[in-house]
Amino acid sequence: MKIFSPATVANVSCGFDVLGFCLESIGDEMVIRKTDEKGIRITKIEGFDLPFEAEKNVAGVSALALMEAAKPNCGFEIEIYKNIKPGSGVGSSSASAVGSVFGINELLGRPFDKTQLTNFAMKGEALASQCEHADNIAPAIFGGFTLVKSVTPLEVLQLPTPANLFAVIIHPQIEIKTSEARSILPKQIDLQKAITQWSNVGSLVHALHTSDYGLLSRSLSDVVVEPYRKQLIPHFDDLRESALKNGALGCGISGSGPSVFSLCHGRETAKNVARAIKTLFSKTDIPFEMYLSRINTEGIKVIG
Ligand SMILES: Nc1ncnc2c1ncn2[C@@H]1O[C@H](COP(=O)(O)OP(=O)(O)O)[C@@H](O)[C@H]1O
Ligand SMILES: N[C@@H](CCOP(=O)(O)O)C(=O)O
Repeated sequence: MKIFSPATVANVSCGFDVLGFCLESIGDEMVIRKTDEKGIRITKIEGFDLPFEAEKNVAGVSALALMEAAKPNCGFEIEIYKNIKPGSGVGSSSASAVGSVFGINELLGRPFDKTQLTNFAMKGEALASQCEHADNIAPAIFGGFTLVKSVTPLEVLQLPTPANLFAVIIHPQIEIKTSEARSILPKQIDLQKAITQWSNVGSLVHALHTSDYGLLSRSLSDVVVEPYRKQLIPHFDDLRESALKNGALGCGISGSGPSVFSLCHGRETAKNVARAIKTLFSKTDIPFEMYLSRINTEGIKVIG
């Protein structure tokens, strides 16, 4: 069985560790097969150099978590065709973690629901980021925008996706490991900043429910995490200014970076934003890649 496992944008500015959305035009492919031999074997990895041992690859760790619960009378082999660069900030590790559990669940006749799959995939994600967070996994599994209400017990809310939303992603070719980008964050935050942040999360959720693009734009701001992490991302303030000047609803760090996302209403606006950002970044000496993607409301899917 062949799977498309999508890239995702976690945090969505104000929702550190809770909000995320799913992308349509970037993702990994994975092939999963049943085997007579029990256990999980990763037999092929193309695209990037990643460990083949199941216990060291997020796809293997999440699959083993599912196997422990399902105790099937067979094993599985996994091929990973990676398009999402590890450490890029668009959920590379979570695409693998989600792909293996989704594929195995399909082959077993779907014994588990989406929330249970999210739980298994979180075990894999924890290997990469050294903490259990589901803000990439949930949108990859559920599609569209998601909010992780709590991790223990796990509760995921699927939020509505207003029409005609596009994301422009710029990926400066430097690697920022999620675990490192987490280690620079403060353990406590100022009350005034907390008030601003939870007001933004609440209004962003309301904007998604009411397709209020103006409110969505005014809510896409992060006063808690971005001030620390933006120092790791070259030209972040210029990028943001250029995206907003060219009509983006908002612009922020994608996941833990270094990718930066701009959320746009309409493909034409997204193209303008992409053009402006490209012109700006071309003047630097940092290589980069860019993507323009519709928000993917379907999530992970079988493609063959
Ligand atoms: N199947 C996999 N896909 C991506 N990264 C993996 C995988 N298995 C293990 N890893 C490790 O996870 C880390 C990348 O994860 P992370 O820092 O969270 O990046 P991203 O933001 O792209 O998910 C790297 O150290 C990588 O070696
Ligand atoms: N909430 C996490 C999200 C990490 O996303 P990734 O795509 O960089 O793995 C965080 O911000 O640490």
